[in-house]
Amino acid sequence: MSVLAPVRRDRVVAELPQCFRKEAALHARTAFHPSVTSACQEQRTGTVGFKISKIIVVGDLSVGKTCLINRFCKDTFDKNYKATIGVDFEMERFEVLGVPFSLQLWDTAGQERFKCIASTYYRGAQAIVIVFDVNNVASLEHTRQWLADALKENDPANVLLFLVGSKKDLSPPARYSLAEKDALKVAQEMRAEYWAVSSLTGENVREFFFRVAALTFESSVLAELERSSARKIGDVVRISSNDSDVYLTAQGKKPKCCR
Ligand SMILES: Nc1nc2c(ncn2[C@@H]2O[C@H](COP(=O)(O)OP(=O)(O)OP(=O)(O)O)[C@@H](O)[C@H]2O)c(=O)[nH]1
Repeated sequence: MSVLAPVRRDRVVAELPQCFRKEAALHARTAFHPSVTSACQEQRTGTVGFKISKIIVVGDLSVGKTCLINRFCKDTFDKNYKATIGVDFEMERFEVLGVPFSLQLWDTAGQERFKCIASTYYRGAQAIVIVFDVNNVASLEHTRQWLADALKENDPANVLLFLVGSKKDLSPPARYSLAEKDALKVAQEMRAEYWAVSSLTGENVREFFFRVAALTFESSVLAELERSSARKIGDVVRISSNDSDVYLTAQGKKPKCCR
């Protein structure tokens, strides 16, 4: 029997990390869903602690997908461009509200000639991260196509979307503000949560991945609670929730588990 090393203390999530922009957030709550908090306290999270959630990272070539993952997982930054051939992945272990939770971060190739191989790994994602370069308008326009391709392999009702603007360090504030306006529109249209990051300086990188981990964990626990209630009474039981705020998925609905 193999024993996993303890989760690093800097991967412990005790509170819900906040969104980057309220206008384009997956939900407006400032704390974890009350059903999730109590399920964790009472150790009713079922198999969530043993699962590995798949996160795919897609977007145009050279927008900075590999650098984003490397900054978070290895705290490194390479200024030389080396194209990803096909796919690559990194594992990250977290502890959320006392429950172990693992993310598998899939770095995919943006180059057209490798896209075909990469797309065979899109299936089964719990979250899709679509990256564009805030200094490159075309890369933002192309995010719609990246999303469409990734959704062909996934169930839009059960996947969380994040739109990430990269290379913020290269964009002077006035220019960045203009780029952000366009990006927020695209994020709202896609029903994605928007973030802007720099892998060179590390700005927002940790905050972003903590938010991804927290929201995927939350949706996994809610799904598990719904499944276990359904098992108990032989029918689908809705999780009672007093909050009317939105929790969007790619289909623009609350995930089945939160309705
Ligand atoms: N200044 C700056 N440069 C960055 C940043 N992120 C990435 N880069 C540079 O952009 C180039 C491409 O980065 P990658 O991470 O390899 O891009 P990619 O999206 O993985 O590219 P593909 O593998 O071809 O899809 C590299 O030269 C990086 O050093 C950033 O935040 N700031």
